[in-house]
Amino acid sequence: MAQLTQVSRFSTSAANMIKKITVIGGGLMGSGIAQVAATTGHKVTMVDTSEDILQKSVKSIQASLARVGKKKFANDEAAGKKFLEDALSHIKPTVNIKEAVKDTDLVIEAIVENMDVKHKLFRELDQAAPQHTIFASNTSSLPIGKIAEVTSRKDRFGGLHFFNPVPMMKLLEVIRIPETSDETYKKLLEFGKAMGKHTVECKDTPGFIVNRLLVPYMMEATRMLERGDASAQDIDSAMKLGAGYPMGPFELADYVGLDTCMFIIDGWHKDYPENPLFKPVPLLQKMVADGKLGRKSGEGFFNYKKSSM
Ligand SMILES: CCCCCCCC(=O)CC(=O)SCCNC(=O)CCNC(=O)[C@H](O)C(C)(C)COP(=O)(O)OP(=O)(O)OC[C@H]1O[C@@H](n2cnc3c(N)ncnc32)[C@H](O)[C@@H]1OP(=O)(O)O
Ligand SMILES: NC(=O)C1=CN([C@@H]2O[C@H](COP(=O)(O)OP(=O)(O)OC[C@H]3O[C@@H](n4cnc5c(N)ncnc54)[C@H](O)[C@@H]3O)[C@@H](O)[C@H]2O)C=CC1
Repeated sequence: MAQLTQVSRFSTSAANMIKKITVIGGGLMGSGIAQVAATTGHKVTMVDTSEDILQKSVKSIQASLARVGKKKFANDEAAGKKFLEDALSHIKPTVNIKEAVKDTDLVIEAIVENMDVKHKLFRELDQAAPQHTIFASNTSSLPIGKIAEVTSRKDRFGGLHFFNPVPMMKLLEVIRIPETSDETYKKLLEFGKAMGKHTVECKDTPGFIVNRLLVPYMMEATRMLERGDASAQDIDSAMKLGAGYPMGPFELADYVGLDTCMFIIDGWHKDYPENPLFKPVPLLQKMVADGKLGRKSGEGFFNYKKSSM
């Protein structure tokens, strides 16, 4: 613990700071990370698997920038427009991974929560990226040390765990594995601050800080619904009005994506079968199997299809 705090007291010289970043995955999280990096003066390349997906990512960044700009420049429409255009001009979308990492300082991976898929990607990145490039994963639940195993740069590897929606959530968990060098960790912490986030330091433990507490709570809420103790609506109202949460557990699960929630809990159960907090939840598995993934599919615990709103 002493080591974690000691590192954060040093600062990196301007010449050594992270300026160019590559975000892999332009989904919910990747597009948010790219957006915030661009508005905080970084040069960003955003990679996804198809031009169509990238177009959607850019659209969602535009919409979010417009919301931020409207608030930030409430009485100055021209300044709001300039803010949006400047930020967008700092983001280069591409499907070409090799090109995207050729001179980047930091790669942030934000693709699907699956170890095999992440391993395949990091093997490719390790070959393509220059020596100095630091790798980070935004995983919600997978061990950073295990993701890093397929690379030859564990000393330049760490976790940067952002929260959804990235433009609004102030926290960034910065995770180190035993092999992460002090230099790398220091750069990651400073990058987090340059992104305007409040950083907290954490070891590579399941769920880090937030998800280790949040996931069991959300799964317990789902078990409560499964038992028929209360409705989703009432459980959400109760936690908002009685515990001060901005969203109830089901509104939040729909927001995060039920597939992501299921990957997390099922993955932890596989790794820690004896822990009752990590027991899979049949209702969640059924909903995912039925294609009910939350907001992104139009239906989850609640319905988001236009006709029913
Ligand atoms: C079982 C597994 C589970 C764990 C899964 C793991 C996932 C992870 O690894 C970690 C996570 O991210 S966990 C999720 C963490 N996020 C939360 O808990 C969000 C909770 N919700 C909120 O904070 C607010 O509802 C929120 C800020 C979202 C929205 O606020 P409101 O509810 O008040 O709604 P609005 O009135 O629409 O928005 C308020 C202001 O925020 C602006 N805004 C919202 N979304 C935005 C976005 N995406 N981009 C830009 N601006 C945005 C919005 O403009 C509004 O501003 P004002 O108009 O000035 O009020
Ligand atoms: N959804 C959430 O609230 C949070 C998710 N996370 C983590 O962030 C990561 C991404 O999650 P989301 O953004 O929610 O997922 P998402 O499903 O919205 O986006 C993932 C994106 O990655 C792309 N992708 C998949 N394989 C790829 C590859 N090989 N190369 C390039 N792009 C690829 C997909 O096309 C998709 O656009 C996951 O590890 C998740 O656990 C972390 C914090 C919060």
